[in-house]
Amino acid sequence: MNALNVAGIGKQFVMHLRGGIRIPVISDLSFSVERGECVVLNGPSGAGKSSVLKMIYGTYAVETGQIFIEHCGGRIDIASADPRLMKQVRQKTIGYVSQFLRVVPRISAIELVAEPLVSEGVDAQVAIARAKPLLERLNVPEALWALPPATFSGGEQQRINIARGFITEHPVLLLDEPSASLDAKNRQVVIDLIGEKKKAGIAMLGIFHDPDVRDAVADRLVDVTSAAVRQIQPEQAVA
Ligand SMILES: Nc1ncnc2c1ncn2[C@@H]1O[C@H](COP(=O)(O)OP(=O)(O)OP(=O)(O)O)[C@@H](O)[C@H]1O
Repeated sequence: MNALNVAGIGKQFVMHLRGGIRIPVISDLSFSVERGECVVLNGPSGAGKSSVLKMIYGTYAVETGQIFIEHCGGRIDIASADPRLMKQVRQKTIGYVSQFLRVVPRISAIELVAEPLVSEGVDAQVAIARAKPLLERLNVPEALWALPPATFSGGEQQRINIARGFITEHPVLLLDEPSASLDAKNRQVVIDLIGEKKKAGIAMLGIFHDPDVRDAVADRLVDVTSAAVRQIQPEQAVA
């Protein structure tokens, strides 16, 4: 059975403060991701790749279609899941490495990395102990671990974000350009981490603009452009 099954999803944004202009983004997109594979979303800038990840993570509402995943032994449809169920899905089933780290004032880098495990119920000290080797692997200097990452460089913040995403064992992992601001050495660490997740049977769906990283990690490419709708239409008056 697929770990993730996207069935005919569609989305348009309605700009309520701009006269109701509609921005159609994705229409009738279908694909699935098996356990242990990394599927990469492809398509030009603005085609809707990040929007697809956000629909799967429940950040954006799904207008049409369904998104099926295995959650706590049952099959659920994310498109119709209520916010309480989605919170549980994010805790247990779907992990997400976003493009940018959401820094929390006064929370240290290592606590931020450990936090997804703590929210699953893992003891804080155990979670911190699991965070350390990841930070080491991602070449985050130990002197930074106890500091809040607000002042870190873009690449350092991204590596904290990657560690946060990879520390858990969520069966589905969404990756929104995890290697965008990394040097070659750390890009290779991300490629290795993705390889280890595959071996552990994790289903991954990602966006990678760097063709070398994409070629190294992708088992399959899904082109979202065939499903993208690019014209902008003014809202039609309702008679
Ligand atoms: N919250 C939002 N409100 C309005 N429009 C949005 C919103 N999020 C995305 N869009 C629009 O949807 C379209 C697709 O954006 P998206 O970020 O999904 O594309 P992408 O393929 O990931 O692009 P890139 O490769 O440049 O990151 C863009 O035209 C964008 O302006």
